[in-house]
Amino acid sequence: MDIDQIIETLKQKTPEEVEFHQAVKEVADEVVPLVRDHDKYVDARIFERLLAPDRVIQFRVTWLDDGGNVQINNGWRVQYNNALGPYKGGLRFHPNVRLDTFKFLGFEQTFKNALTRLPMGGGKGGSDFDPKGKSEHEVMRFCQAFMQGLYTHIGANRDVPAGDIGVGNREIGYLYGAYKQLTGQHEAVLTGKNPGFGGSCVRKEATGYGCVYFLMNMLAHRDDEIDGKRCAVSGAGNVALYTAQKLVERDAKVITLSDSKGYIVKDDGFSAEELKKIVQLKETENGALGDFDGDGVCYHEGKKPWGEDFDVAIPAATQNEVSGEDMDQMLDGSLKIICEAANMPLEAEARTKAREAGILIAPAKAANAGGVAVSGLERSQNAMHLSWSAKKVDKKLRKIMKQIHQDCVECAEDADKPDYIQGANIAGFKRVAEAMLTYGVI
Ligand SMILES: NC(=O)C1=CN([C@@H]2O[C@H](COP(=O)(O)OP(=O)(O)OC[C@H]3O[C@@H](n4cnc5c(N)ncnc54)[C@H](OP(=O)(O)O)[C@@H]3O)[C@@H](O)[C@H]2O)C=CC1
Ligand SMILES: O=C(O)CCC(=O)C(=O)O
Repeated sequence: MDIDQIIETLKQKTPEEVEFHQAVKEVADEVVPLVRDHDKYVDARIFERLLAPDRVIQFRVTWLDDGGNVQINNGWRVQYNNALGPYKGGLRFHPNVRLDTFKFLGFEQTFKNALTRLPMGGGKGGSDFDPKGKSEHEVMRFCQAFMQGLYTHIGANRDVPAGDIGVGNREIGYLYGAYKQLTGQHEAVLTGKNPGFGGSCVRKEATGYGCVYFLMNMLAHRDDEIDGKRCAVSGAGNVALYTAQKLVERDAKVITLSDSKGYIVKDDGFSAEELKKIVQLKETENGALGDFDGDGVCYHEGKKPWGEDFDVAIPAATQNEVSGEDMDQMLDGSLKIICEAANMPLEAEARTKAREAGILIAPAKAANAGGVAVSGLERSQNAMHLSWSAKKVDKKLRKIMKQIHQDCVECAEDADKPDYIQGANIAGFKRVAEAMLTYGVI
């Protein structure tokens, strides 16, 4: 089984799916050597089977804008693999998405969900709809039309979507309302719901908090701590903001945040009070970081934060946001750790450079698994018709992130100085592969 051959075949079959090829290569590099050593995986062609999703659903979304004009978007749901449980993963609304985007995200999600040890398969979906600049009514009508196309394919024990870029609490509310209207059922068909009607406490904060818990576990493994570390965070959405909030709570210094228009920097770190204002600006006022005014805060329009000086880089915006050139800049500074809060945030060249330079990397499928883990806990609460306190959910989240860290350590070659990319991929793959073997050839 030859990795180059696998990638070459994929490229020939789907030349345009460059992000999917990138995600497959990253996993193949770690997992194929293990597969070669196990006849049971080779004979059952487990890795090859994982190179295609179980199912791709594509649908047209037709809706009326405020001017009464007919608007048309594409909708997708990639049901990637359900060996471990119902398909589970977010929905993304962003103008740049393509089927490729959801294939790479669904593939990654399958191994990430396996790492949580909760019964969840992997899936991802969304639309090329751009929520920016749309009125509240337009977003609502779009979500209703999107659910019209999706509802027959999902269900509490079949496929349970959640949020991702461009899909937050507001969109989940409209999507859930539409599902309920179409089916007459209140069921755990979406997570990230409002805690008032079945959502879990701490789901909104979970991805960011989970990243910081994973980072703290990595540091503790090296007798180090988060206190005083200078952290550059990119993004200013759900993941970035709650990562920043938890970092400040743990006495780290958050020196940057960014959005699609530029970045802000404060050399001695944002205070908890300033972060609260930024959360208000981004979450409720729909503002841009350029509008934030704070003592000692500088704004750099159209730029990324990676040229600043920091110990820890936490890319939390989107895929491939860190290029090879960005990595050169980071390596010229004091960079020691990268914690991938976004999915696949490093270009392949950037990741290679960081690994060669000996930078400690927390891969996304481990570091950002806290969000989907609390989604799993939301499913449990819904199944029991119960609602747990924020304290209880947070405690469970910390325990899950610690377990994921431990599993990565145990699956890496060197447990003292673990390569977390290797550990996470092997731990996730083994769990999915073992389940697939027990089902036979299907
Ligand atoms: N939400 C979740 O629970 C989880 C999310 N993730 C991943 O985390 C990442 C962020 O998701 P989330 O925080 O939910 O999304 P949000 O939509 O809440 O925030 C995304 C942020 O990134 C910025 N951004 C988006 N695209 C670009 C781009 N091309 N260039 C520069 N900045 C960009 C946005 O800028 P602007 O504010 O200007 O729009 C925004 O600040 C994604 O990779 C997602 O897949 C992973 C696990 C769980
Ligand atoms: O909570 C979920 O189901 C999905 C989270 C997600 O999309 C992700 O982990 O990338």
